[in-house]
Order: sequence, then C-alpha cells, then structure tokens
Amino acid sequence: MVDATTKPAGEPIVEVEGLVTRFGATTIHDGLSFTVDRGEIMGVVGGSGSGKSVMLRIILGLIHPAAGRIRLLGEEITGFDEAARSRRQRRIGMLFQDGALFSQLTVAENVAMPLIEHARVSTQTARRLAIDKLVLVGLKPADGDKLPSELSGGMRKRAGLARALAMDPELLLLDEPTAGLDPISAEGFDQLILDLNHALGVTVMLVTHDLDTLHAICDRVAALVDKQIRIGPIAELAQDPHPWLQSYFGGPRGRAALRASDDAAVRNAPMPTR
Ligand SMILES: Nc1ncnc2c1ncn2[C@@H]1O[C@H](COP(=O)(O)OP(=O)(O)OP(=O)(O)O)[C@@H](O)[C@H]1O
Repeated sequence: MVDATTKPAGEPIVEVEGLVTRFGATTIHDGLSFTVDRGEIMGVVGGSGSGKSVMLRIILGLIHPAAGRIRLLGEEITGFDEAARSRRQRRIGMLFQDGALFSQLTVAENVAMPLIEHARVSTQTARRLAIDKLVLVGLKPADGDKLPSELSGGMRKRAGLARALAMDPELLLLDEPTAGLDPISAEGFDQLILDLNHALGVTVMLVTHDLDTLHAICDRVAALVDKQIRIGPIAELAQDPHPWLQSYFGGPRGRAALRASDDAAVRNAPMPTR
C-alpha cells in the first residue's frame, strides 16, 4: 500500500479543465476537470467504453478534444499541429494496451525508434540507449535482437515500457499494463512501475481494471463514470455512493483486494517498541 504521506505534494504537471470529447454525435467526456501532480501515480478506472484510453490519447495529442483547456508540463496546449504533438511526445511516454510493437522490427529497433524519430540521434547511439532501457525494465541485452513474437506476454509489456521510457519522459501513460499477465508477473510489473517512479521521479497515469494494482501502487484514483470524473484516494472513492463505484470497490474482487492490501500493510508495519 502506498503511503501518500511519503511523497511531497508536487506541482501539477497535467491540468485539464472542462474537457469535452465527442465522436460524431456521441459524447464520451462531458466536462472533465482534474490535475495530476509531479511524482504522483494516478490510477484511472471506469467501465468498458467510459473513455479511459481516449483520455490518455488526448493527453498524448493523438485525439483532439471538442472543448476544454489542457496544460501539460507547464505548457498550454493550444495548437494540435504536428510540431506541437512531436514536442509533447518527446516528454511523454506511452505504453499502449497491446504493446504496439512493430512485429517486423527487433525489440531494440522498436525501443530505438522514438530516439531516431524525435531526438534524431544516430542509429548506433539509439541502439546503445535502447539496450540500456531494456536492462532498466528487467530484460537482457540479448532480448534486443529478438522479434516481439519471440517474447512472452510479460516480456512484450516490458519491451513496450522500455520504448515508452526511451526519451526519459517526465510523464508516463500506461494503458492496462498488467492486463493478460499472470498474478506473479503482474505483481512484478507493479513493482517495476513503483521502482521507476521512485528512482526516476516519473509521474504515472495508469489505466487499469486491476484492483490489486490500484491498492499496491496508486496514490490517487480517477474514476470515469457518467462521462464525468471523480478523483480521490481509494478509501475515499470506495465510500462514494455512485452505483458503479460501489459495485467496483465493494464487490467480491474489490473486498478481496482491500483485505490483501490491509494484510500487506500489517505485515510491513514496524514492530511496536515497549
Ligand atoms: N477514434 C475513435 N473514433 C470513434 N470512436 C472512438 C474512437 N476511439 C474510441 N472511440 C469510442 O470511444 C469510447 C471510449 O473508448 P475507450 O477506448 O477510451 O474506452 P475504455 O474506457 O478505455 O474501455 P476499455 O476498458 O474497454 O478498454 C468507446 O465507445 C469507443 O468505441
């Protein structure tokens, strides 16, 4: 369980006000306002189709909202031109839901791609930096020569994370990083995110359905319900009377995750002194 008191309150590096997103006649977000502080790990939850992935893609500049004000890393987002998007993508790393690795490129070439595209470094330097990132996420340098299809699901996620980290981003957007992983691999991935957050100070927004992940590493949780956003520590959201939040946090899985996190907190608590 993350102890929010161990992290200093940082300045907001994501500031969103009145965000409205529409696809044709369908409204996905209807006036979202929220901030994410530097150094924070923010979990994002919500029902299927509630607009979690779309929210990350808007922050990355891949989808344009219908209305709203967005300020990222101290910069007001006004234009949605190619130059502005490229500038943003140099400071924000994203792990897509399916890893989004190019199947015909080696793992190292995949990780090196943002460096060549955005930082214009030589192929040789990009490869060296890519191998460093692979090691950072727990893969071996030799994994860099493999094709994505030669990696396990968990290793592919780590390779996707290495690519997201290629440009040393200040903000990391992770779309369902532990989906499809067995519980032990998922726990290892959670720990990796926490380690990166502590070691590099990277801010993380992470879409997940995994209640264990929320309890284990998130400082606050944002829930997308009824096209709106509700944000707070898990304990606070779990008390929210909204039916979706009640069944999410109060259902059998929610209660089991809470028990597991309480047990872990007891195990990790310092022994009382007499
Ligand atoms: N490019 C697009 N064009 C039109 N509709 C889109 C587009 N991208 C997403 N949508 C729609 O927006 C809604 C929200 O999609 P999104 O992928 O953000 O859901 P989600 O909350 O991440 O769901 P899940 O938990 O199932 O992944 C869905 O109804 C989806 O079909």
